[in-house]
Amino acid sequence: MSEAETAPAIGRRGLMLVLSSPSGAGKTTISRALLAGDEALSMSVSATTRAPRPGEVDGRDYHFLDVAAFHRMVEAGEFLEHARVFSNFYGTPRGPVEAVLARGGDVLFDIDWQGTQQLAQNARADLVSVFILPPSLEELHRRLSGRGQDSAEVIAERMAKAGDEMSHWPEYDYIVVNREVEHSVAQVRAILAAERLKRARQVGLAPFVNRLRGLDRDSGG
Ligand SMILES: Nc1nc2c(ncn2[C@@H]2O[C@H](COP(=O)(O)OP(=O)(O)O)[C@@H](O)[C@H]2O)c(=O)[nH]1
Ligand SMILES: Nc1ncnc2c1ncn2[C@@H]1O[C@H](COP(=O)(O)OP(=O)(O)O)[C@@H](O)[C@H]1O
Repeated sequence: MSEAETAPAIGRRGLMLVLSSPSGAGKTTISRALLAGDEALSMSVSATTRAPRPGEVDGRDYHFLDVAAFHRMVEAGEFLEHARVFSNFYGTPRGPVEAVLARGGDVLFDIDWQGTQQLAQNARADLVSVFILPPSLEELHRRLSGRGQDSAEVIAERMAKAGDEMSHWPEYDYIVVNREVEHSVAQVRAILAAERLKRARQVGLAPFVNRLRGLDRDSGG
């Protein structure tokens, strides 16, 4: 093996990558693609009081809870953030996120603007936020209908809320217009790659550079 392969990795501080968008713009699709090719990235599985959609699996897509169980978790301080969205409650369980960050991994969140604001208040330095816009309202409606998992009434409610949701775009670090999935995924991967290289996140740089400069040879002597 070459030295490049055996050299110890430079220690890195994990980051929190948030994707938000109006419903149907493509967060779930982009998240799945990101996770598939990236072992350092873990999805935060939210808790929700909304009913599972066909094909959704408890513990994988969401932790599906009744309202009483959700409020017990709120009272016990078990959420990193929580909010009411479309007349249901959603929240991010704290434990799994803290465990991934503690070992230097990155966490991906599919949460709304309210949750993003709460994360920004508590951990701005670790947060990287991306807002996904649809190419047009007509296309957003096509995607919500084409997903084939919501009633006409639910789709109408989500279309009605899309404008409000989109008004929060200026609060995000990056904006991606999701025209072609592969292109959007590549753009978010580029964001993640650059954010991982930020000097402040590479906490192992000082000892690494000291070794390069030969400054560690006399240490401990
Ligand atoms: N604040 C917050 N929002 C969440 C959480 N989980 C999901 N959401 C948001 O709730 C909204 C509805 O999600 P969902 O019911 O899965 O519908 P979808 O976005 O159309 O797939 C979306 O804007 C999600 O980003 C969470 O844990 N916290
Ligand atoms: N760039 C795209 N072009 C066409 N269809 C898309 C694109 N991105 C997502 N979709 C489709 O649109 C629907 C909604 O996407 P989804 O990822 O569930 O959105 P969200 O999680 O933001 O609600 C899905 O059927 C998905 O396959």
